[in-house]
Amino acid sequence: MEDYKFLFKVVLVGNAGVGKTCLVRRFTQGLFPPYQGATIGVDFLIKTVEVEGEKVKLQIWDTAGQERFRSITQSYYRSAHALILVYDISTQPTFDCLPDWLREIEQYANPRVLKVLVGNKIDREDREIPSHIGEDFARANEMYFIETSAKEADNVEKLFMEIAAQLTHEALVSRSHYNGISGEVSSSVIESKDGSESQCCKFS
Ligand SMILES: Nc1nc2c(ncn2[C@@H]2O[C@H](COP(=O)(O)OP(=O)(O)OP(=O)(O)O)[C@@H](O)[C@H]2O)c(=O)[nH]1
Repeated sequence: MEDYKFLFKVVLVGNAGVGKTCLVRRFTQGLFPPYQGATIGVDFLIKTVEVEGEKVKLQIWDTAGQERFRSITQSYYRSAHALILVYDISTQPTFDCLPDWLREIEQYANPRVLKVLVGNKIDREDREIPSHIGEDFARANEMYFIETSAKEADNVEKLFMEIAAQLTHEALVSRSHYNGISGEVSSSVIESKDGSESQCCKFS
């Protein structure tokens, strides 16, 4: 039997080219890959981390940003424990599309899914979206917010580790819903969260 306490599914979404694949590769493999073309459909990578002394397995799903794959990627939303919505801080249209992505999330994801807004490519000097605009958008939509650079490995570890910590915390708090046989946390853990709890704050 595999040695881990919790398994969490984390799904990345956002426009084509914002850096979803690079964020996942940076975190799981510690590298910034040469451009390998757009993601086709959905890919996943796994990384086991340690949180509060427990082994936590993150199954990270990297979806294709291109419109033509939308029907495939939608089917991955429902089982997600966390959704990472990525835009590129140097490309305004990727930010302007966020409301469309949120509508998709609302339609297909678990209502209690942990949502994180990520402004990627902060190493670039041609920034178009100031940090506070991203942060305001996240706050208004009850999401966590963090800015990253997959290229420079800035905040990437922090992004995934904060998600792992938050989900582990929720799972431990909701222990009665924990399925101890498979070691997997069912999505009911997310549903059972106290509805009054605010999901909105900055990873700091
Ligand atoms: N400067 C900079 N470029 C980045 C960063 N992250 C990704 N890129 C570049 O952005 C381009 C797209 O990156 P991908 O990771 O393939 O983007 P994606 O969101 O997975 O795209 P799709 O698979 O089409 O949805 C590549 O040329 C990357 O090298 C970053 O943090 N900084």
